[in-house]
Amino acid sequence: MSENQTSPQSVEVVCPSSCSSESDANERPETDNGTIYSHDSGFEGECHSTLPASPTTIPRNRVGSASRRDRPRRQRTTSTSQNTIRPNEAIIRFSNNRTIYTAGRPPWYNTMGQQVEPFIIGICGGSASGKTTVAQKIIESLDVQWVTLLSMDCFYKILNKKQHEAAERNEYNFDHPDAFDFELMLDVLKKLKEGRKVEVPVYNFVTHAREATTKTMYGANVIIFEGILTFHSADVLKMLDMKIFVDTDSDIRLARRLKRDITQRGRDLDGVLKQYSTMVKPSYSNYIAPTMAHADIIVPRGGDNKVAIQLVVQHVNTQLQLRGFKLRETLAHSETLNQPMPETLRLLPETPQIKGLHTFIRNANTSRDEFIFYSNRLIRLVIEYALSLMPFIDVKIETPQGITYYGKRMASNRICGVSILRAGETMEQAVSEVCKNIRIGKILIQTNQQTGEPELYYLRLPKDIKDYRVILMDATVATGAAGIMAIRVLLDHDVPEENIMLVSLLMAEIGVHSIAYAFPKVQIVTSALDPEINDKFYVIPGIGNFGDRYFGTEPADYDP
Ligand SMILES: Nc1ncnc2c1ncn2[C@@H]1O[C@H](COP(=O)(O)OP(=O)(O)O)[C@@H](O)[C@H]1O
Ligand SMILES: Nc1ccn([C@@H]2O[C@H](COP(=O)(O)O)[C@@H](O)[C@H]2O)c(=O)n1
Repeated sequence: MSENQTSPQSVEVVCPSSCSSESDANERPETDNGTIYSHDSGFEGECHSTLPASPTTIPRNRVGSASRRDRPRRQRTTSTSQNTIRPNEAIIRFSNNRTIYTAGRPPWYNTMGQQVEPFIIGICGGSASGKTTVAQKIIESLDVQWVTLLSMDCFYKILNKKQHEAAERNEYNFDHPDAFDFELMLDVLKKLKEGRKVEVPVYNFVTHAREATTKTMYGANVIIFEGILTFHSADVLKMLDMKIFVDTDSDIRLARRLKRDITQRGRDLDGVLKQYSTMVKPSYSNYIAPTMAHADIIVPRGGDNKVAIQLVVQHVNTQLQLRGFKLRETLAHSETLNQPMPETLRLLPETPQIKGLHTFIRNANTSRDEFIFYSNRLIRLVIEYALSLMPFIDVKIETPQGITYYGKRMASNRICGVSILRAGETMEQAVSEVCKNIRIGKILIQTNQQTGEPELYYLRLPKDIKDYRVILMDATVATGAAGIMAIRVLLDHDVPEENIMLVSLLMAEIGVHSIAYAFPKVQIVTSALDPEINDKFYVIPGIGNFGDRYFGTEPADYDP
């Protein structure tokens, strides 16, 4: 990553009918979330946002970090080969191949590269008590950018014909625990807790059925799980870090439910009243109210209770701090002086030719044309060197003279390239030239100008990437924060650590240590190693901002 690439310090999550690959963008419901997979091109694209997985009632532009909008935003344009991203203008937008851009995801792992478990808040309460409203208010007040809201509605069981007919007559009990698929619920929660991607059913209250498409979600820094029976299962209870019960007067709940179910859930007055008196009310008394005993905090009056919500927010912020989400700062100040370089580092031998190329590109007076020319030469050499480190096998061939020649062939041609945008993109051509038909993925990571943390903005990876050796490309590595994030993404996509090779023109020693410490099996390949980084996270002596010099763009005034 270009070290001074910046991202907006706050982004409003706008998820226009998007985030899916299976149907046309314009047909999507407003409540998409999470990670999306493109099935049309053999690539996966990901969308990171903070919106709920079920079609609940959260206005799409009110969720997430919208409250942190007090500082002026800087305009910054990042060019990729496919589109132009102005992250502080359009948060999510489709390119013609349905790749998605969205608000940046901050680190979900610690300096050791290990995933930090999300903090899971369970919100329970009667129907229309204000669970979703409370969840929304917590999200708005939290000082974290990556919050996912999951509704228990997603786990309503699929009805058979008889049950469906009963539901149509308002005679199917949607408030009984048997109406929910607890097994699936637990599986989804477990995966989210592990930070894994997961497919979540989308529920339609009008048809009493799951939609044909699912939503893909990722674990986040905070996950809020809300529903009428979130405290029912002992296994689910164990997964909740904080349990909130929203306790709202039953008359108010009925009044709200009447209004909501008639306007939004396709029901009529008689139907709502019948369902309420025969099933909703008894189930509340039998199954929901008794679980109040599990709550850490009971919130009377729901979303109106500002004091309770502030207390919750304070507690969650403290817990998140303890879990350690401040990555780049920690990496930049880690003690690595005089430590031997890791065995996984492979430095291109410093021949006069290599030194000569470095002299050109490090020289501040080198023109842009020359900078590109000499960088490309160096990139080509470093890529060839990286390939020479791949496993080879012995082969026997016959020359045109009919003589046997004992040679070598790369053990597998399952190699793909992944560039860390935007500077890593400069290395794509070289890898394509030396590996015929190689598939290239892209990861856009930018620095948040307020927090200094790397954020994941865009992702497009070959679909079966787990079966490939991956050449991960970035022009320079300073603290290693972007590299660690990209490697974490690859691991999350099941690429074995030993199959990843991070290739760069120039690395700072501290960045190499950080990466090797977090991921000791990742091979690290570079053409030069510099001793320091400065307080703006530039490599010293370095080559300046590689992306700006290569692409001819103005330096951004990132102030860490
Ligand atoms: N404090 C409140 N005052 C007025 N209406 C509210 C309040 N809280 C929620 N509502 C409305 O009541 C309905 C149910 O609220 P919601 O938060 O979705 O409850 P739940 O998630 O518990 O079903 C929604 O239409 C919502 O707009
Ligand atoms: N097909 C369905 C499914 C569920 N319900 C009712 O929804 C309520 C739970 O949702 P809340 O947003 O109110 O928590 C629950 O009380 C079910 O009766 C439904 O009416 N139809």
